[in-house]
Amino acid sequence: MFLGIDIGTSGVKAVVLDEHGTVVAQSTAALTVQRPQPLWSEQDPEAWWSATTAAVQAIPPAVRRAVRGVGIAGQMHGATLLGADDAPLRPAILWNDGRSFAECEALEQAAPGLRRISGNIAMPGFTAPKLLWVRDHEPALFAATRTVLLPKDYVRLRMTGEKASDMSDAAGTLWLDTGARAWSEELLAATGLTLDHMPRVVEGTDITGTLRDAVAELWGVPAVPVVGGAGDNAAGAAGVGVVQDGDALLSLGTSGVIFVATDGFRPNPARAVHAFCHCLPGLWHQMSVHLSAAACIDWVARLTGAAGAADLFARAEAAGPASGPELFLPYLSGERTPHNDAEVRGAFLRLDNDTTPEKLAQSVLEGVAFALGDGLDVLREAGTQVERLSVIGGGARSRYWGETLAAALGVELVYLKGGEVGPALGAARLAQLAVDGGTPAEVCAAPPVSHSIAPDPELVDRLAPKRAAFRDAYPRITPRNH
Ligand SMILES: Nc1ncnc2c1ncn2[C@@H]1O[C@H](COP(=O)(O)OP(=O)(O)O)[C@@H](O)[C@H]1O
Ligand SMILES: O=C(CO)[C@@H](O)[C@H](O)COP(=O)(O)O
Repeated sequence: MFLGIDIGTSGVKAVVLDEHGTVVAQSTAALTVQRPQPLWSEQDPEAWWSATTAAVQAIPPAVRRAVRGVGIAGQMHGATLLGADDAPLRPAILWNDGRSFAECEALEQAAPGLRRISGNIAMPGFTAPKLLWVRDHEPALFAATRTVLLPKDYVRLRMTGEKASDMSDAAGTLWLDTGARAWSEELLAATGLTLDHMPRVVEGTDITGTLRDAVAELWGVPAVPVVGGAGDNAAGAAGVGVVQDGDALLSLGTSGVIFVATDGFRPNPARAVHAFCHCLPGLWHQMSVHLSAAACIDWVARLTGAAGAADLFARAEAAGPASGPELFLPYLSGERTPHNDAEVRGAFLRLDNDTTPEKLAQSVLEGVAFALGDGLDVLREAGTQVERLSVIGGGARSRYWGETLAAALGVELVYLKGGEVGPALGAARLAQLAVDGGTPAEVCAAPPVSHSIAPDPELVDRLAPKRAAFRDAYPRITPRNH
């Protein structure tokens, strides 16, 4: 058996696969996000560790005892600053934190080679600008920082005592020479850091250490190898077979992501397209990232008194697709692709006397779909063709949302078995590759299809005017919406 752990933003997911790739057990332990100031988004690294332990301990003991390797995946970019004793110096600053917008400009000036070397523009979600913010606003903490880790790599440190990261996650720091798959001393220096602050960087299938005896005992898992793993999106790609040039996925987690695998490093930093390494050697990827996807579902569920995501989807379905004029701009945490605007905020537009909570819920599903459509458009403008998307993340549990998404995006959506926990599935597969061998094409093949959704032409036509109004809204509201 192989254990995959995904340190998601809303919770830690654990999945166990048998040697045939079948999911035999899975569990989740919830996490919360702290927002102590406007634009801030933080989590306590200790909470990642407690939730990881809780998720693993929720797997049946006999399954845990049969584990032969562990893979880890996680939310990307989070700055986890450790002091000389390897303890966190402050809460981790997350991928959807917008405080370091000013530092992005400073970083681009300090590192003229940033776009060429990293393949990306500086955005506040990435790790490097966060460190500039800490240097400028919390200088004593910056001076005390000995190591900077990403979320899953902090959990790895607790699991194995080793400091390591993998290429896909490391690329999201802006300190990686993404084409060369190695840290860039030039980019580190622009943030006042050196190679000594960095974990070693490995491929996702490389073994980085062994589960510590104390952790093995706590978890009821043998002291087995732990592999490099991946950032959650690349891990999800390995989980659903997005491992060949042109294969693409749609992730419906807290964030929304369209991810396209590429067989070379193809940076296209214009309009906030991300270009990172894949977690498998010799592969890269492009992606559009939308800061609030399923996050909007949970938010509007709370706002309208729905019992949770499933209840919210049922309410939206009661209204039906394109049922009213209501328009939702899903920028609750700002937006990355295509606007690169940390300060924009969400909006409901075109409310009238017939607006109901159900129609508001429906407009939220549509608004997230339209934002993802903007991302698909800029990927296409960058020369990337996408005909079908494999769906991963918690939002894959809603077939109803899939119908709106397929129509808004104009592509077929394919739902694969285990896709809703895709990153954890991929992490387990990376462990299997490291321990048992085999090729990525075999071990990371697409799981069986559960169903697929083609765009419904009638719904495409009904959504088209709303999509046009959505596109029109961002430039019109932006000056007053910061
Ligand atoms: N039955 C459901 N139908 C659709 N979406 C759901 C359902 N249950 C949970 N979700 C959504 O899944 C999201 C969590 O997805 P997940 O991929 O685990 O996110 P993350 O990796 O960011 O923690 C929740 O925010 C919730 O909105
Ligand atoms: O910032 C990004 C990718 O660049 C996000 O996709 C995070 O990696 C968080 O993922 P989820 O918690 O939404 O899965």
